[in-house]
Amino acid sequence: MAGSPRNPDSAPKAAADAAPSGSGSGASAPDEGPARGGTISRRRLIGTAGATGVVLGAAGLGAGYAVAGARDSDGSDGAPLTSLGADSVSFEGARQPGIITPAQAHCHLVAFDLAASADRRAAAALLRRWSATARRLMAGAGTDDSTGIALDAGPSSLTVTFGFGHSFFARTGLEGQRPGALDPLPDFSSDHLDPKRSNGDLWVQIGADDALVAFDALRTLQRDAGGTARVRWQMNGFNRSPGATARPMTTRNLMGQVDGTNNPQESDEDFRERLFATGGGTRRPAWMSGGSYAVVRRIRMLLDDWDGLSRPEQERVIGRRKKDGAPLSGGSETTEPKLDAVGKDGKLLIAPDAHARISRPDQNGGAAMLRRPFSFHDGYDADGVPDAGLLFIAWQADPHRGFVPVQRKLDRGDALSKFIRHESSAVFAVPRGARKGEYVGQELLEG
Ligand SMILES: C=CC1=C(C)c2cc3[nH]c(cc4nc(cc5[nH]c(cc1n2)c(C)c5CCC(=O)O)C(CCC(=O)O)=C4C)c(C)c3C=C
Ligand SMILES: [Fe+2]
Repeated sequence: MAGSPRNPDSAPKAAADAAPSGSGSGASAPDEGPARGGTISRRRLIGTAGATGVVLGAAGLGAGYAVAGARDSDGSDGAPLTSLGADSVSFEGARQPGIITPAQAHCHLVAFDLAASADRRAAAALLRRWSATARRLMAGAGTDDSTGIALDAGPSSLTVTFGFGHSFFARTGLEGQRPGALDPLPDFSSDHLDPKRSNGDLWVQIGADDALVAFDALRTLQRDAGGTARVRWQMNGFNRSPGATARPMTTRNLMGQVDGTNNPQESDEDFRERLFATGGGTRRPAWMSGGSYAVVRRIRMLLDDWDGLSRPEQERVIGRRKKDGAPLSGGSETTEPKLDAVGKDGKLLIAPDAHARISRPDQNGGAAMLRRPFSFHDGYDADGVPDAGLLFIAWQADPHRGFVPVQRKLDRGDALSKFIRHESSAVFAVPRGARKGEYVGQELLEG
């Protein structure tokens, strides 16, 4: 395989930056990583589409990607890989992959419940198996054994992320190690939650730029679960494919909005403090030090109602322009919104209930989170209404200081709330990344 793996989530910055993978990534910006959503996608696509443009122009490859060279896990000649296929992310590192790694084109989110007979020892064995599988597949070494589903595809930036839900701790006799940050979220008036699609003992987030690679990981990890754990719920999501746009910008959601502009950036002074937990006391057990908490909400978009609005009405709901994500107070996508600016009619240009106004950290006592969502579309209801929306995944050091205050505020008066419905909810403790020879959660399960 060409190049060495990268994990901007996990390695010390300099080391991670110094290790792009695949020939395509070799062209990517050295500081690719946890930047604001827009910057993530732009940088990511510099590493794929950007390089592709050059290759396409030079070689006219129909597939649109440079051929990175042959790879095969047994050392024999394998099928040549494009830069997109050859890109890989390291499983090991300070952070688990899939938190600040650029969001891929495909995802599977799957929650498992432990079998009644499974104890702490069985859970530890499962995490050991899962970590070994994730390590192997993320390195691209699993394609010609196991399922064969992803044969020839390469790692395609596969990431696998593991988390523990509130119920895991009682089931394994580890209540004393349960972080306070996993305390159940409060009820919100706009909740329409389906308990069967909420919560879960264990969570696996799989992301890849190839759908077969993502499914291969899902199927292999589910087989690994054996009799120890059963799937509780599963959701599939997607984002724009890298390389699909000539001038890549922040991804769009299914309402057509540019979504992810004002995410925390790694260069922010308080980035680590906002995203990653520290150990200390019962609310913050040491095993979660360096980890993060994922709030996962399946949010249905009421697209027929949304489509009934005019473009200016839609823009008023968010407070940003649909075309380019610029704030309604002017400028471009990355211009700081002028919250006090008024129009000729004396009204605020960014409405008092605009989503992008009231979700801001400065409107919520500093509460912030890194949003790394995927879109979903699960067909149509019997009445022809699309079952589509956002798999909202927000990362923070403590959901009760990140997601909760913001959602409370949105619940009270967000112009967007008429057009969305929260249908499922879960929170997972996602420990730090595994070190060499370690499995994820080892400190919890063997500590
Ligand atoms: C509780 C947290 C949030 C939920 C739930 C949520 C749902 C949601 N958001 C959009 C679309 C956009 N959100 C945008 C900004 C934004 N949203 C949140 C939080 C939640 N969103 C935050 C913290 C922010 C950033 C605020 C800031 O600091 O400026 C935007 C604007 C562009 C951007 O910054 O990303 C859009 C568009 C949808 C469609 C949705 C539910 C389906
Ligand atoms: Fe939002």
